[in-house]
Amino acid sequence: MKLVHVAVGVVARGSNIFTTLRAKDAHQGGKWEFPGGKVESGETVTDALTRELAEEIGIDVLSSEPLILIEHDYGDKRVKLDVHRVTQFTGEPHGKEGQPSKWQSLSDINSDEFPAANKPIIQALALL
Ligand SMILES: Nc1nc2c([nH]c(=O)n2[C@H]2C[C@H](O)[C@@H](COP(=O)(O)OP(=O)(O)OP(=O)(O)O)O2)c(=O)[nH]1
Ligand SMILES: [Mg+2]
Repeated sequence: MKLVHVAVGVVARGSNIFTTLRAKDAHQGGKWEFPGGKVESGETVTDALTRELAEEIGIDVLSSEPLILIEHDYGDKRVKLDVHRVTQFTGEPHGKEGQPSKWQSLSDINSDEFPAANKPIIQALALL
């Protein structure tokens, strides 16, 4: 099974993190996620992160730094999540594609509401 490379953005304001709800019919649908999407051919991860966050949540990423790289096998799909912390951005994050969104305080984030691959992301954030 091929590995899908995904750029994922952790957009934080203080200890609150911007999260969006995956569509019911999508892979891992109904789970909360950190916005992001597939890295397309010819793109760097940073390019993909900037493009996906503009498309999905309407912000312009000005700077970001790598947080964690995760490979996870869902059985029906293998993903490589290239997770970056967005340290500077312009615009107000919102569910630009109509997806529900919310700021979640790190201490309230429940890993069970996110895809299984996100567990190490949430652990890494708690250590920052
Ligand atoms: N964006 C995002 N994807 C995640 C997270 N955790 C996780 O396992 N994934 C998985 C779900 C999907 O299989 C894959 C990302 O796909 P995606 O649906 O966001 O990709 P995309 O935005 O390019 O969407 P599409 O146009 O192909 O529908 O990574 C997460 O926190 N954020
Ligand atoms: Mg996406």
